Formats: sequence, structure tokens, C-alpha cells
Amino acid sequence: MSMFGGGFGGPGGGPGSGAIAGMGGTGTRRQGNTPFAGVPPELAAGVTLMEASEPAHPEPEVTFSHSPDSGRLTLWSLLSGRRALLVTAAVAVLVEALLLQSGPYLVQVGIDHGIIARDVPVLVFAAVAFLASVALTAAATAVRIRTSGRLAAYSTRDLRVRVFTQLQRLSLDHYTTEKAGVTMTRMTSDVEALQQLLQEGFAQFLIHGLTMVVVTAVLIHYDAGLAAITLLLVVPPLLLLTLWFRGAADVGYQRQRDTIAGLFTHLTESLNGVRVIAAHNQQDRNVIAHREVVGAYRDANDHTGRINAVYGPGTSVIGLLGLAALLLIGGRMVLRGTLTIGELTAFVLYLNAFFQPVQQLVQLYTNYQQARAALGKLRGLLGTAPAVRESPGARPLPPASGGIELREVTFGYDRARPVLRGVNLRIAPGETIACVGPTGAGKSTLAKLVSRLYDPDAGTVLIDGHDLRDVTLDSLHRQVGVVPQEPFLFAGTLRDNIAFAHPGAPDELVEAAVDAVGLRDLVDRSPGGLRTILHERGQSVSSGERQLIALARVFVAEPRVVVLDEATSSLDLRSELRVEAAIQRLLEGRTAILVAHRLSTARRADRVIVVDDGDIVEQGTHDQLLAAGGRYATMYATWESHTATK
Ligand SMILES: Nc1ncnc2c1ncn2[C@@H]1O[C@H](COP(=O)(O)OP(=O)(O)OP(=O)(O)O)[C@@H](O)[C@H]1O
Repeated sequence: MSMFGGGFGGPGGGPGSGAIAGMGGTGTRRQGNTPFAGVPPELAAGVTLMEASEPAHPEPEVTFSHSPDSGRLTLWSLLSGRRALLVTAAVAVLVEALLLQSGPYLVQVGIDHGIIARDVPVLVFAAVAFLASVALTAAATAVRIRTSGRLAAYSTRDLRVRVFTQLQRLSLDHYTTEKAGVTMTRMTSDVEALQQLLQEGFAQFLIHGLTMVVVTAVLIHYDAGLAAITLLLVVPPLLLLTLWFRGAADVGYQRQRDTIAGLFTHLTESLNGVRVIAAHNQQDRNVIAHREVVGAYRDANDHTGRINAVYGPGTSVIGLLGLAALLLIGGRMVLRGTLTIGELTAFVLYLNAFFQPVQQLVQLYTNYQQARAALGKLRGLLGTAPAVRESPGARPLPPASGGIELREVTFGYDRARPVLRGVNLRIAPGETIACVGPTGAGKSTLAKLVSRLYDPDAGTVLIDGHDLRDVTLDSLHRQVGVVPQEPFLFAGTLRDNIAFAHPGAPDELVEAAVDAVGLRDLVDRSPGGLRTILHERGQSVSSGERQLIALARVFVAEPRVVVLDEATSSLDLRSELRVEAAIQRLLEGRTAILVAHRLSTARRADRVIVVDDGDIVEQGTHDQLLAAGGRYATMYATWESHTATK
């Protein structure tokens, strides 16, 4: 499915139309010559059969809310949501760990009471019991892998949705400070590190931990003296080595997380800027830069590899030395007749069983460290409060007539350096205001405050007398439409993009938007009409067409107020005239704030305001300002002479 409500199937592919039929664009809008033209008659029977065996995919229960993420993210919070799976996995782990320890005991029984005592039935019993324990262990392992796999899959699915919801909730300031690559790392490798721990790590950790406890108890039961000597020989050096490893691994895995975030950051930036890089012949430099970030990641991996290379073989050597000591001491006890051959064999096997988990635990510890580092980063992201928050008592904005007021508004991206200072402005319902001024003066910032992408540091922005902070964000965004400076198109159909803000929009409204903004040509030229698939970020349409699609999108959303940040990229004269005509049509009967980069747009507005030095320095109609001979008049004269020479 596409990310839009209608999907490729468009409005017809709603619930109940079936997965495959939905892909084909069910209902009245199928087109005979498109790739999604529906199911050919000769395949219909097969498709019905397949649909019958399709599992049900109910509508997802996820709902979006602007309220901050509640609850602290912990490993337990990830697991506790599915208690039945958790209990089943825990029981399977317990059974598996206990069954695994029956092997050496059965070998001892077979040797001492079967072979040495020449008792064939006991030998057969020991062998059959061994087989049965192997079969039962396999069954318990299968149940454990299945349940822990499901547990991990469901928990990380929930976590991904939770993090994604938070990403949707965060306001613009977060995205200007946080790099996209870092966010990508949170959603990919950090979540995967947790998934790995939940899927295998925890179960293995429990199995090996239990094994070590059981084995110690069994060794003491066989011969407390021998167990004490052997364990005293191996446990202290093992403990020292483990303590060293813990400290070194903490640093190593943190470094690994940071360097992979750097790698993703460079990758996403390079992909987004691929055209600029090619146009400026910077591929060489970019490859070198990428080599550096990949190199940092390689160094971090190399570092953790070196630590593991010391710890892994180190524990092996300690284990083997322990075995050698056991052979020597235990062998002498057998010779003295205080220990049987079978007991010594079981002792050797159990000691081996004690060391294998140690090796595994090392691996698990590294896995745990990675997951812990990831958890910390994800917790930070989930705990970030959006700068623009819905107040607890927020009420829906009633249908607005569109009167806007800025009262003593002061705002700065950095509070210490305000971009706007004590701005006052009243806009009557239905009035079009053009905002002009030198670059960096704060025009777009003013527009962003009206659409509540940021909140003022001081003062108030009101719509129909309601402070924007007192109304719900949903109701505000429904009534205030925004056309950004650089329109963003999603991969999907032309229709999906036009009806983005209102996926269920009737066809008549979408068609009206197409005609109103002058997109009819493009629709008629495209092979699939409105169902033509656009490439990611609208790469397959021209920049003028992208602007028209963005205007059509707002037309379909039918807001009362339009905030339009005019694109700075220049178009050819014909496209520019088309965009200007589209803007005129879009603004009919609506309150509008235009950030005008072309003074031809300003000329047509009801009122022009000149923003400079953090405030409105002039305002009036185009003619009034020209007559006043102030800044606007100078700007206009410069603009006119410039366009005349073009
Ligand atoms: N996200 C941001 N973080 C920090 N500073 C910002 C941010 N966005 C804009 N600024 C700064 O705020 C000031 C006003 O920017 P704004 O985009 O409002 O200017 P503008 O008048 O719309 O300019 P232009 O005509 O070039 O679009 C500039 O100095 C700019 O560098």
C-alpha cells in the first residue's frame, strides 16, 4: 500500500475490497490501459482463491495524539505488554536449561551402573533416557525460539510505531537541530539491537545463567571438595577478566552507536544532495568524506573486535586450565578409590557445561551493551518534548472567519537573538497581506508563527480572537493551510498528492482543484491521468508543476486561512504566470499571508507589509507605499528595473 489513505487503489480500495482487488483500483475508476487495470477475467478464479486464503488485515488500531509520549522506555516495558508469550518463553527456557543438565548425569549412570557393573538394562535405560531428554530439549528449544521470536517481533513493532509517532509529534525545531541520519539510526540499528536482545539474548542469558547455577550445585553434590578446588581455581581469574571486559565494552559499544549514526547522517545527506554534488563535481571529496565516517565506524568495530579477541580466548584458556587441574586432582581421587570413573566423567562434562555458558555470556553481554546503548538513545528521543505543544485544556477552533492578529509578538530561534521584536499586525477576514523585505528579515518566520509551527517567546497570535495556544493543533491546521517555499511531493499518484490533506476527497473536488490551479494540461498529458505515479519527492515533474500541485493540495483542504511562502526558485515566464493565476484562484474569499519574493505578487495583494530589522517598518496598499516613496518604493523600483533588463 502507498502511504496515502487511498493507496494505489485510490478511493475505491477501501476495507472489504480485498487486498488484490484494492491494488487494481476497484470501483468505478479502473482504467483499461494502466498497469493497475484490475484483474484479467482468466485470472479471476485464481485471485478469488488466493483472497480466500489471505489472512485478515484489520484496520490498524494506532491513533495519533499530540500528547507527549507517556511511560519510561525500559526493557521490561517492552516485554510486559505480551505476558502470555513471556510466560511461555520463560517456562520453555527453564525446561530447556534443566533438561540440558541431565546428559552428564545419564552418562555417569551408564558408565558406573551400566558398563562397570555390566548391567545391560541400566545401560539401555540410560541411553533411552538420554535420547528422550535430547528430544524433549529440542521441543523446548523450538517453543522457546518461536515464542521469543514473536515476542521480539511484536515488541519492536510496537516500539517502532511509538518512535515514529513521536517523530510525527516533534515540532520543526527538533528537525532543524537533529540530523536526519541520527533519526534514521534510532529507527534502524538501535531498534535492531534491541530486537536481537529480546529475540535471542534474554533467553540465552537465562539458559546460561541457570546452567551455571545448576552445574555448580551438581558439582558440589558430586564432591564438595573437588568442586571447591576447581571453582576456586577458575572463578577468580574469570571474574577479573570479566570486570575488565565490562568496562572496555561499555566504551566500545557506545562508540559504535555514535559512529554508525555518523555514517547514516552522511549517507542521507549525500543522497538528498546528490544533484548538487554531481553539479559541483564534488563526488571525489564526498567519497573521501564517506571513507572517513566509514573508517570511524570500522575503527569502533575493530576496537570491540580487539576486546572480544582478548576476552573470548582468555576465558577458554582459564576453562582448559581448570579441566587440566580437574583431571589431575580427580584422577588421583579415582586412583585412591574416593571417586568413580563415571563421576569423574560427569564432573568433566559438567565443568565443560559450566564454561560454555561463560563464552556465550560474553557474546550476550556485548549484545546487551549494544541494546542498552540503543535504549538510552531511544529513551532520549521519546522523552523529547515538542516545542509546540497542545495545552491540556485546548479546544477545537470553531469554523473561523479568518481574522488574524499578532499582539506584541517577539520570537527568536535562539531566544537571546530575537528575529521579530514586538510585532503588531491585524489582518481582516478575507484580506490578502503580502509580506516583503530584505532576505533574512523574518518574513517566513512571521508566517510560521501564524501557522503555529513555532510559538512566540512573548506576545500572542490570535485567529478570530482565539490565542493559537488555546486551540487544538488538528483544528488549527485544518483551517490554516500552508504552502511551503519548497513543496514536497510523496511517492504515489498525482491524485494521492493533490488529496493529501483530505484523502477521502470526492473526485469532483480533486478535479475542481486541478482546473482551478491549471494542472489540467499535466493530467491530460500523463498516461494514467490522475493515477500517474509520481517519483519520490516529485522528481518526475517540473518545479512549476510541483508548485501547482502544492497549491491544488491546499485547494482540496479548503482552509479559511492560507499561509503561502512563495518559492524563490525562478520559473520561466509562462510557468510563473500560471503559478500566479493559481495563487489568485486559491486565495479567492480566504484570508492570506503571502511571503512575497516577487513584487508582482505583492502588487496584487490588498495590503503590503515591509518587514525589516525584526519589525513591520511600512504598511499600506501597493499604491500608497509607492506614493510614500519609502523602502517599498525603492525595492519596487529596483525590482522593476531588474525585471525590465531580463
Ligand atoms: N530554523 C532556524 N534556526 C535558526 N535560525 C533560523 C532558522 N530559520 C531562520 N533562521 C534565521 O532567522 C532569520 C529570519 O529568517 P526568515 O526565514 O524568516 O527570513 P526571510 O525574511 O523569510 O528570508 P528570505 O527572504 O530569504 O526567505 C534569518 O536570520 C535566519 O538565518
